[in-house]
Amino acid sequence: MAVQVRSLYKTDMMEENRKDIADETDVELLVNSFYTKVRNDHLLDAVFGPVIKNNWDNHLKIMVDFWSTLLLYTRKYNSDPLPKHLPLELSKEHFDRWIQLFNETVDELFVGVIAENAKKRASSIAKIMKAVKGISDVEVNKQGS
Ligand code: HEM
Repeated sequence: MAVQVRSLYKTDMMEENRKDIADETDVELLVNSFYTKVRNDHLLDAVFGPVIKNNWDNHLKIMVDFWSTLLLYTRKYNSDPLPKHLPLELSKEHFDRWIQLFNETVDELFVGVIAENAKKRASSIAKIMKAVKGISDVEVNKQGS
């Protein structure tokens, strides 16, 4: 038993090479990795593709400014994302997938207080967007009962 506990501990220590989000280079890595997943996801790409077209570089730059403002207080983003999302046809499934991919990206790359904050901020903004767009947070029981 003692041997098993020690070997688990050793494996954890050896595998942990993530650090917290600390500067804009980290934010760039997070944003670029997240939107690579988004662009490879059929559900989300169907929404982003027609709007962003071939302006991904510009969108990624805006998103780095947005997240560095939220997480590192750089004050580079001084707009409001909400109006941009009002004309988009978004469902609970879109938001669920967005959050799933975002959390997955954060967890793959980073660990720490700021990384946790990134996930919390994303969820709370998504919640506000859903409320404003009248998208229910309640799981629908598709099986019926
Ligand atoms: C269903 C999930 C989402 C989808 C499909 C989506 C899609 C989009 C699209 C297509 C744009 C470009 C709009 C345009 O340029 O006209 C955009 C912009 C943006 N999104 Fe989202 N979004 C989602 C959720 C979120 C969430 C949860 C956040 C924040 C945590 C967020 C933050 C932003 C920001 C900051 C911009 C840039 C706004 C600007 O140009 O100032 N989005 N989003």
